[in-house]
Amino acid sequence: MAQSILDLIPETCTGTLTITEHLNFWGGKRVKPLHETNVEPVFEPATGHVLCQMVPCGAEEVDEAIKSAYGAYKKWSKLAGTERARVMLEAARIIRERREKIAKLEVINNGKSITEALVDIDIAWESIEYYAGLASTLSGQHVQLPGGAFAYTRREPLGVCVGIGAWNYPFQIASWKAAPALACGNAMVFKPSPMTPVTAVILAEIFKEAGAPDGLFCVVQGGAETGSLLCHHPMVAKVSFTGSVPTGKKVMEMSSKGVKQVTLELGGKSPLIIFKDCELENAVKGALMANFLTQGQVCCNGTRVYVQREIMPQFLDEVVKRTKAIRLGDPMLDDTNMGALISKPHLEKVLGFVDQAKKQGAKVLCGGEPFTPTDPKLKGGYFMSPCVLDNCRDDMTCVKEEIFGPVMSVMPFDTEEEVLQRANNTTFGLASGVFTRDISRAHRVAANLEAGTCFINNYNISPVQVPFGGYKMSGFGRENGEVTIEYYSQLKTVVVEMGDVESLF
Ligand SMILES: NC(=O)C1=CN([C@@H]2O[C@H](COP(=O)(O)OP(=O)(O)OC[C@H]3O[C@@H](n4cnc5c(N)ncnc54)[C@H](O)[C@@H]3O)[C@@H](O)[C@H]2O)C=CC1
Ligand SMILES: NCCCC(=O)O
Repeated sequence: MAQSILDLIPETCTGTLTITEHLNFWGGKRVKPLHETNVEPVFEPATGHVLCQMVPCGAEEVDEAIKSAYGAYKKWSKLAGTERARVMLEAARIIRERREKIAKLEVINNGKSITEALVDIDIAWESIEYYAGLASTLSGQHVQLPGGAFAYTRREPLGVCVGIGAWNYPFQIASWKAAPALACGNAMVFKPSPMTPVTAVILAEIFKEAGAPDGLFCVVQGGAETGSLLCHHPMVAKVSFTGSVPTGKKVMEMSSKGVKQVTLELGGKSPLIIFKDCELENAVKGALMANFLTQGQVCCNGTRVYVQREIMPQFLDEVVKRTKAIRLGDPMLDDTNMGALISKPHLEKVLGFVDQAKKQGAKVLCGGEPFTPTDPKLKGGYFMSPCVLDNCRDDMTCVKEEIFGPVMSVMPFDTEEEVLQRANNTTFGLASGVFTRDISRAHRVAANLEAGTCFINNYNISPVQVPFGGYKMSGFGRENGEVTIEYYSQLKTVVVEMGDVESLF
């Protein structure tokens, strides 16, 4: 096998790593692009260095990848759950063994801190291990019918599933989609974001090394056009998409043409409600977790922070103190808390939201500025200081729109009824959070929030055992948890007659 990209990784963000290996994978190997058209440079966010070139796959390549996946599906779906589990557990073991190298590559491509990237890689192998455990539990029902007849159900795979990912959790998103898909006996063709093309191919190599049939997990590179080819392909049974609401709508529309199943994990603008009876230090820590992981580029972030008026001064003092203490810089260093945003245009967009918020009357309590680290290697990186906005109102753009950057908008509230009405007044519904010591209030608020997840007295933890997904325009279907088996399988009913046929004709 060709040298692994993992062997090339430096110890810090040097701005020197250049990847020239092919980033497509099907038929059990990396595949050279057929045409070098519409090539896009991929940047290392911490340095601005060109890391590699993303060469999009065209129709012929997409077709090859899907056919390769179909061939693997024919073999894989015939295996017993325990046999599939064995391969998946081996893949999880290899990821665990190489977690540091994979995490470093993720840092170089995504810009998040190594501490966070390590957690992401751990959640990725945990997901594969978790679904390996479920693979042998898939079963149906036996139903006794009159006259000795009976019926049973079989849980069967869908076929070739497509995964389309966003750039904020490149390896984790690929694993969250692959794990339940493969456990159910499907094959997957995955398209990472064109901005983070490098770690999905590592996952493909690992599945191959673990003993998966060639084609079981394929990677095609590309952007909107390649994604659209995947959604339209007649041999694709399902599309699982993670990304923005506008693209999610297009994916749903394209998939509907072939009546393909769809899972949509879309954006959010989630509320975090902090009552005056909370444990304040935990609420402040929760608010930081809700806003600043991965430089604020997290779909389920609690960016609308509602604080009960009586504790607003103490909350703001403490949240600003802790936000100013966040250490920005080389994301590869253990003591860095925050790295670089994904791209220069995205950084400018996020800074634009801060400017607009100021014009609309918000007060910047800290951050919201471009940041240049002292290390000369990082001068070209896309850093900004994490920002806390006070004096926000529900009608401001920073409170209504998903910023996808390190910007927390804080607003006061008086009563539970009022804050619930304001929290739910959005077209999104991905996540929500509440901090209070009153357990009745906590569960009442959780029940009344219109969101797929509600965190009580914490925020942004992602155990693979619990379902994750949205309400309203944040999407449908789920990732993680047992329920996701239903989104990657279908039920066949078998009806068995034990006597003579009583014909009406
Ligand atoms: N709910 C969730 O689990 C998550 C949601 N997101 C959301 O994703 C957004 C940020 O990610 P982006 O990558 O900028 O989103 P995006 O929607 O621009 O792109 C997502 C993916 O869709 C592909 N794509 C673009 N146009 C397409 C088309 N016409 N057909 C098929 N595929 C197409 C892209 O190449 C990429 O792989 C944010 O809104 C964020 O909230 C991000 C991570 C997780
Ligand atoms: N680990 C959190 C996943 C959320 C997201 O993909 O944005």
